Amino acid sequence: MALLSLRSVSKSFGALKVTDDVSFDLQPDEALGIIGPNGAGKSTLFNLITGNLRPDAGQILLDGRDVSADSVMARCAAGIGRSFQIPQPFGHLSGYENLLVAARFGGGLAAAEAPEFCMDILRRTGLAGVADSPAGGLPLLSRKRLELARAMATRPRVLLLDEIAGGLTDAECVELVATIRAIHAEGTAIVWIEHVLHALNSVVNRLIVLNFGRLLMMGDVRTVMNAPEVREIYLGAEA
Ligand SMILES: Nc1ncnc2c1ncn2[C@@H]1O[C@H](COP(=O)(O)OP(=O)(O)OP(=O)(O)O)[C@@H](O)[C@H]1O
Repeated sequence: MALLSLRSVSKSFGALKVTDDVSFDLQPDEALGIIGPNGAGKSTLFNLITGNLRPDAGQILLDGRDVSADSVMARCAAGIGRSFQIPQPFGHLSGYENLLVAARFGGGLAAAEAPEFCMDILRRTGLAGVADSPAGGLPLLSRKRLELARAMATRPRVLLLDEIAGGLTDAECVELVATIRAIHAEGTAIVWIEHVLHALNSVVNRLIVLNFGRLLMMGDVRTVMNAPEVREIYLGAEA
């Protein structure tokens, strides 16, 4: 059974249909990429999956169960974790404390087990050295890593990553990609919205293209990247 399914999901803001009849399945071992031009409705799709927004029509299923009416917290507890496009740590708390909050309140970890669990995630995401530094003062790569770590601390079965590679140097991207690949290899399904295509395509097996809220195309990376309509959208970009 699919881990996550969207069934004919639609969402409008006033007259603007931002998500238009989108359906897809995500298998538990999958890494899926979502691409599309600015304003195509990619982040909105994440907000619908996490419960930050409610669909006007359609269903979101986790393990075949309709979670469309569940709260953000309930969906997080059920295994949907996400990172935000703009890192949103508690700036005055340290990296470690940020993870502790995510692990206790998002991941439901008991007080006794949370510290070791958080230290492990800090090590795996390359943040052990800055664990005690206030999150607000960290450089961009560390803030991106912390965004990933906070999502990991909620113990997701599916991890939604929103443009986590944006703004990083090539070398930083390579480091982040290695971390994301390791997280996927350890059994977490990934859905990754990304404009940095070389980073995205080195992790995902399948791509969805959104355009004006509609699912324009879905398929393996090579097929999608070579499709004329996709090349047209990305003309002048990285295609
Ligand atoms: N809360 C909202 N109220 C009204 N309009 C919104 C709201 N959220 C998003 N939109 C609009 O919906 C459209 C899709 O936005 P969304 O952020 O989902 O696009 P995106 O594909 O993630 O873009 P980007 O690649 O630039 O992040 C945009 O036109 C945006 O202005």
